[in-house]
Amino acid sequence: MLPTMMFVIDTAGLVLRLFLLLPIYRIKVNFLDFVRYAKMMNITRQLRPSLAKALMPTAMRAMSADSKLVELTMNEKTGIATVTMNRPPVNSLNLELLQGLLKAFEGLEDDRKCRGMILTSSSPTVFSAGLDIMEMYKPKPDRVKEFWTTLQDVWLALYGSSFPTVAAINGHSPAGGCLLSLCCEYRIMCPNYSIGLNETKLGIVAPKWFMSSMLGAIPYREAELALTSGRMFSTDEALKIGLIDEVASDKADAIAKSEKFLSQFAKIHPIARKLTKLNLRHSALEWMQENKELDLNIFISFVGQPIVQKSLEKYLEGLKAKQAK
Ligand SMILES: CCCCC/C=C\CCC/C=C/CC(=O)SCCNC(=O)CCNC(=O)[C@H](O)C(C)(C)COP(=O)(O)OP(=O)(O)OC[C@H]1O[C@@H](n2cnc3c(N)ncnc32)[C@H](O)[C@@H]1OP(=O)(O)O
Repeated sequence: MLPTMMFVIDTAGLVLRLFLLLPIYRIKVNFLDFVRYAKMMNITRQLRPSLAKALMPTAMRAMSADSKLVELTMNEKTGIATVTMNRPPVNSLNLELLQGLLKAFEGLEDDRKCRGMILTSSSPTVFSAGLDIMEMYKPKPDRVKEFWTTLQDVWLALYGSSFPTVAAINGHSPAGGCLLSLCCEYRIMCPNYSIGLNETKLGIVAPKWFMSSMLGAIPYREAELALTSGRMFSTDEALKIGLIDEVASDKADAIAKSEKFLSQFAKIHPIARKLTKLNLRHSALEWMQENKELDLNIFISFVGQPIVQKSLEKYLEGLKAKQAK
């Protein structure tokens, strides 16, 4: 009798607290939200055994991301998903890889069991080489539009994800690769690699939202110096300025450290955590939502400039020449 009464009182309290929060943040709450909340408040033990069992995850699950370019696994026990970029040799972000990432992030957003996400790479030496330069060099009009729009959507989905995110940076991470990691809330990097927004070195300009992502991690002065010079940082230098948060000895250690970081959120109210993150990121997210079209038009006209095409051509030649040596 007493446990039943306690359960009823707890439940009423929960519902009341949820409804007090709702008008402020205009959150839609349904039964599943309630179950998540209840689970977090550790009352699942008081629910019907069958429901409690259904809420208890069991094993590691490979989820369908419908793309070999992106592997998605879910640890059913912890609710931590791992998204692995798998586009050899360097995970350069072409349209298809971006589409795979978008699908994975959106799928996790809809997955009530997702408690956090680790973003990493299947390459032994490269996290991501950034945007695939071939998407911007002599671009086809329709494809380049879709390419940029998908990149914007990936940024919105990752930077604005409601679940906590960590980048396990197990290799070099220039430009767009660095951007992906900056969208995550925490960065753990393996030694002796490089990371940074090096766009000016290619004769191109990092868009405003690339810059605001960097400003979320390092102080303005450091960002100004890094962005204008297109500086790439070693793992140790990146740690010193706060571009990364931790160094891991290898990929397995980076994953273990990522899981440890994410596990702290088991004790934090998920709605409070999510709203705090989204409030902090609100102005950058809102800017993008309201300026997608403008940003696309700037990009299209920018990459269409002969001088930009020339810079990209030279940069590609440099990469090929390096390969030939
Ligand atoms: C006023 C407002 C203006 C607004 C403007 C709007 C938009 C413009 C800005 C657009 C933003 C762009 C951001 C980007 O991400 S640009 C891409 C920048 N990326 C890089 O600079 C990285 C280049 N790559 C490397 O440095 C190295 O490849 C590496 C990642 C360190 C790995 O080195 P390694 O393992 O030695 O591999 P290789 O160098 O031999 O490369 C293997 C293979 O891959 C090709 N490749 C490498 N990177 C890219 C890439 N980003 N895109 C396409 N292809 C790439 C390389 O050419 C080799 O190919 P081959 O095997 O065919 O020779």
